[in-house]
Amino acid sequence: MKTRKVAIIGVGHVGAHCAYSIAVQGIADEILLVDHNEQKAKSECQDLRDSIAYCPHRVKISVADFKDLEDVDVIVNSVGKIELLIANNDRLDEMDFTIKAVNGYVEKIKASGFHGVLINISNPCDIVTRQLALGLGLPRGRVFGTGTGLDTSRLLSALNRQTGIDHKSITAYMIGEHGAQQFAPWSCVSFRGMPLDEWAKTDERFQFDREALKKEAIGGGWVTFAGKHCTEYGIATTAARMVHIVLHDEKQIMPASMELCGEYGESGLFAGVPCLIGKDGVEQVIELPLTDAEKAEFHSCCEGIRKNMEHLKDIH
Ligand SMILES: NC(=O)c1ccc[n+]([C@@H]2O[C@H](COP(=O)([O-])OP(=O)(O)OC[C@H]3O[C@@H](n4cnc5c(N)ncnc54)[C@H](O)[C@@H]3O)[C@@H](O)[C@H]2O)c1
Repeated sequence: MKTRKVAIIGVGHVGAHCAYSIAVQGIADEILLVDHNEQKAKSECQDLRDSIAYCPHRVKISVADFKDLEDVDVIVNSVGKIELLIANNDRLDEMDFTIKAVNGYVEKIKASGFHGVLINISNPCDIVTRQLALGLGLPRGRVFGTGTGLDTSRLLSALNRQTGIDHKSITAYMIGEHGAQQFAPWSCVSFRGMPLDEWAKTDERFQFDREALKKEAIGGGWVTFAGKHCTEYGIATTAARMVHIVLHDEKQIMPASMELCGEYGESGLFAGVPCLIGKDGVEQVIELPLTDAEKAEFHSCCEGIRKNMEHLKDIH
């Protein structure tokens, strides 16, 4: 029988929680932990192993190296140095570190013979995902990022608290950059087929301040960060869901950071958009029927990502 194998690169706050989330939900049979801080990897491995006896599913956890990645189905990339964000609360402050880190091991992943799906979390998410995709040279869609997946979860949570409707009965997305340059296309928000605009005509629960909810989705990460100097549960659950979708070939539509090749009139960058995800990673970018104003807003988000990408040429 085939074993479902997942590797986490970078087992800090985020990577360790991803491993835990994947383990307790029984998403994988084997989890490999890769980190240049050997003791950190060993310690997380021990702690995770200590939970298995009381988990509902069996899972094998081990410390591994880049050379062990050949038959891994999904890699989650979560390296970083989170304290770099404390001074300015700006994900770009981690860019020099994460791009250099990825440049330092992307060839090692390639050399291992890895041919699965890689999901990137490391920030700035859209730019690091592109760097990994370019470096690995796998077929399009095999490398994607969590992108606005987490921000969308925050929007769903805010919409749930505002309307009382369960998260899973709401269709809504944050799109654009996993950063300040993202927005919610309200014209595409619906509650199981009932558009938000229709509902808002008669029900005051749906007549809310849309700008305020958007800001909540964008700023929620910094609320979490303020008290613990990291974020863990939301991102770990987002990534674990994506791993589950890939391993079960679910063909679920979820926001992710994906390469745009003409979709939305954009190309040459990765951005958060709804994607159809299955065993081959992102199998299709879903083009939402945006209004003209929303299209313009999306282009301006992409311009922002492009501007941030200019710094890549200064990183050696
Ligand atoms: N995309 C999202 O929605 C989202 C959400 C939360 C955090 N993040 C990002 O995830 C990343 C990880 O966050 P964190 O809080 O776990 O950071 P952290 O500093 O706690 O952990 C980073 C880990 O990466 C390891 N590492 C660093 N360089 C490495 C290398 N070259 N090879 C192997 N391991 C290496 C470190 O030893 C450490 O264990 C950051 O970039 C953070 O900004 C993204």
